[in-house]
Amino acid sequence: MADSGFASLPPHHPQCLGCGPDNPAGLQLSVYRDGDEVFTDLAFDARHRGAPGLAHGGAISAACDDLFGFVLYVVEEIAVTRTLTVEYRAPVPLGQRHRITARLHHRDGRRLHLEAAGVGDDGVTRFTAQALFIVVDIDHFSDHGTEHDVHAMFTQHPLRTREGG
Ligand SMILES: CCCCCCCC/C=C\CCCCCCCC(=O)SCCNC(=O)CCNC(=O)[C@H](O)C(C)(C)COP(=O)(O)OP(=O)(O)OC[C@H]1O[C@@H](n2cnc3c(N)ncnc32)[C@H](O)[C@@H]1OP(=O)(O)O
Repeated sequence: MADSGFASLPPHHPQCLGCGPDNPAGLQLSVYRDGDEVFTDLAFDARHRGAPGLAHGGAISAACDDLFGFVLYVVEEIAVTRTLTVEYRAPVPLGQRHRITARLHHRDGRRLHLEAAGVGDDGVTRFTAQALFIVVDIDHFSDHGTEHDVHAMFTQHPLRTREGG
């Protein structure tokens, strides 16, 4: 559980691989906002095993990618991942809680340059990540997605329903 006093952010959608509470195969991240940063507290478990006892790099990458998708609540734009780089600085033991924090480094037109770090409860930074997200319109999802209700989902989404959004 994260510290109290931080704003809880809603999942991208209920079945999202990273944060959807209704996706049993997902990471089910709970994400909070702290000023211009977002964070999640996550202990990888046996479902995310790579080497014995250690988290799979793909699971770590997925967590970073999805957390970057929560910086969009801060930026108040819709964007998708164009590039994602993860630096695996040290093995991540299963069952050890890490706080992953992400923020916007800078914006350049449609390009959002994002950065993240995963720090264990023991204070060790075990991974960092950088991403380039490109701002898109809602049509991106209706043009490319296969879900018929994507437009309805999106118009009800907090990114879109916030006052003035
Ligand atoms: C289905 C249900 C949905 C429900 C929705 C509910 C609400 C959801 C809310 C919010 C979503 C958040 C969800 C977060 C989840 C985690 C994030 C993901 O997993 S996202 C999925 C993985 N990513 C993709 O699938 C992108 C696939 N790629 C594309 O679609 C295109 O490549 C796209 C849209 C990213 C860009 O394509 P272009 O044609 O619009 O733009 P171009 O011209 O290629 O690039 C734009 C600018 O960026 C520069 N650029 C491109 N690559 C660059 C690079 N590597 N370095 C520097 N600049 C680069 C270019 O030079 C250009 O710059 P210049 O505008 O001309 O100034």
